[in-house]
Amino acid sequence: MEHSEVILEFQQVDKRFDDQAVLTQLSFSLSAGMVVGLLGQNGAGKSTLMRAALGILEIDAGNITTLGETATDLSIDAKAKIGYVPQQPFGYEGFTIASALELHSSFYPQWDKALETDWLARFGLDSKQQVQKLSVGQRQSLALIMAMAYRPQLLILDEPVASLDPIVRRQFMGDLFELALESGSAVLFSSHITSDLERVASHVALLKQGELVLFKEIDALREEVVLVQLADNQDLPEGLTVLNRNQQQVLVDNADQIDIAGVVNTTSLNLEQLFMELHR
Ligand SMILES: Nc1ncnc2c1ncn2[C@@H]1O[C@H](COP(=O)(O)OP(=O)(O)OP(=O)(O)O)[C@@H](O)[C@H]1O
Repeated sequence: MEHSEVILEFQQVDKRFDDQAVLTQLSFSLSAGMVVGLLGQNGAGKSTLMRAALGILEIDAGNITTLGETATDLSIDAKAKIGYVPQQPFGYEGFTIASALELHSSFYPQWDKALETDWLARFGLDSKQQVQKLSVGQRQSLALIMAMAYRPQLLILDEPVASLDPIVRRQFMGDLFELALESGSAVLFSSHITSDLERVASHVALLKQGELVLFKEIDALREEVVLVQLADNQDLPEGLTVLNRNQQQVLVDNADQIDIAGVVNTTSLNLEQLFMELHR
């Protein structure tokens, strides 16, 4: 996969709310074709990071470049190439699904009507239905269609699938990945469902109290991040990056860099186990 065109870049971003540091020296970037799953505890700063990328929120230090422009100063052109689903969508009360989509799509010249129809069917939405009568999951589905039927270059989804049932979720997540690859878009989504993230994301970004502790290709995770069990009085081999430590148990990064097999006892982890170990 080629990751050439940078679509979103954070450079040493700091954000505080009053006395609380919410993002600290945050740096990473997304290129076309990347689907980045953002993982972190409640309050870790995921929504803040996303809102900053959209320029909805001012940062205190550093730079955010979104589609080549400063995030807080996006042109109309750039905005039309971004899709965003906030954690709690949104309005359109008094509209039917069809009329809401008609109004919404009028803002986007690139709107793909066939894609809209296709996704309405997939989500099982009846376009004659009133928006205010939709369930939470159905609203979320509509918000997703509204954010992606114009094939945005950058798609930012804040827990987009939390209210979707497993069948719709599984299908949506797979399609999301495909659409991104096909359209040369980049996707940044947050989710607490690690199995989804493992299945569809190309990369994982792990946020802990506003700091990016890990940013990696999913495929590299298992080899590079492992749990080391040290024997009594045994030192940790040099060259490893310690992510968390509980007495003799050490969660380390860069395990592939040195030959630790036979030297220390290691366990490989899935994403959920890794998350638990990081926050122990
Ligand atoms: N407008 C605001 N004013 C003050 N503090 C805020 C504001 N928005 C967010 N915060 C604080 O910033 C921190 C990060 O919040 P954020 O919503 O980014 O977390 P999150 O990782 O998205 O959490 P969750 O998984 O619960 O959605 C929290 O401690 C929150 O209380």
